[in-house]
Amino acid sequence: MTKIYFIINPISGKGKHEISQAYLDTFFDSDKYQVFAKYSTYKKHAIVLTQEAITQGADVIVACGGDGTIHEVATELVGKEVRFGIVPVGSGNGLASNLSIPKDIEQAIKRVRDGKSMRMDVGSVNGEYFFSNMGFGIDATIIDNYEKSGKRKLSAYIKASLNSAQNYKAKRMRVSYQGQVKEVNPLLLFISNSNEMGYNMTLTPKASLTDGQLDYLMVPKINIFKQLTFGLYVLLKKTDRFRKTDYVQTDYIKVEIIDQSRNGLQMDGEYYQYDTNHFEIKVLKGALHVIY
Ligand SMILES: Nc1ncnc2c1ncn2[C@@H]1O[C@H](COP(=O)(O)OP(=O)(O)OP(=O)(O)O)[C@@H](O)[C@H]1O
Repeated sequence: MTKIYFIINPISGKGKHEISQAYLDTFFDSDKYQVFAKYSTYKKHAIVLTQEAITQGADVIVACGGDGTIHEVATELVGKEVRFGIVPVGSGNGLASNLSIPKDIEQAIKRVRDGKSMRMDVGSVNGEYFFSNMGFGIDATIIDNYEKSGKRKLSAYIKASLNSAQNYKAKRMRVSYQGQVKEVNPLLLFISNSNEMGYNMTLTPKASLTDGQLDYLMVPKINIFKQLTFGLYVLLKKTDRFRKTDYVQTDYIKVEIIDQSRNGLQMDGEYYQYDTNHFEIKVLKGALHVIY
């Protein structure tokens, strides 16, 4: 008997989905599967629900939500045998796209039932995990402003982006990788495990979930016209060709933020504050057993 737990975020993707126990039961033969539907009722609740499912002997735990829910569930499964599934009902769903998991709910549930599994890499920042990407630059500022707006609409996201572009203050950073040390003043310092950010956008088209590497992309603070040019390179998925970019694939990066004691960063699209200026970013090769 295979025990499958679905951890469902009822509000993700504007709460339009209706994944219920009865609906899930229609996909699984009760002779072979025991299926449980669990709903998150507050932020980070998916972490607790995942821990409970592990204790109850889950074989498969499925995150039904966006990148935030995926982050919470997958964090508890790093280094474990329990397989991790995704039913992408969020707005962006970068990781699910990278894994070619269908956006259609019915198809995605069938994928959980019939799909293959593999071991994907996981990123780590000072011991905390990320699965898609993390960043110290304007992406983190945008997410901070967006979260502060308290609204979960595209218009709020656009407003946060414009606001961040106008007021963004680059911080000086000392970055070390592959025996090099560089001092940078980045607009963007983006480190990615996945080749998709969601909405079919990518800053790191060459990133792979199984290569044992992280893709590091640094764009220095540039004027607004060059930022627009960079935007064009993003649309063409050729960011590594933008002349001012530093791009490298590596398994370890150290970032020291100069003259700042409290620092924010984004991990898988959520903003976090830290009381440190030293960050060690590394890859944990094959640490998550994922269904795709
Ligand atoms: N019942 C709930 N009420 C409020 N927040 C919740 C609830 N359940 C989960 N959350 C939180 O909602 C946040 C967003 O979830 P998620 O990322 O799954 O959806 P999304 O934002 O629509 O998708 P995406 O991240 O792909 O844009 C997460 O931080 C999660 O902890």
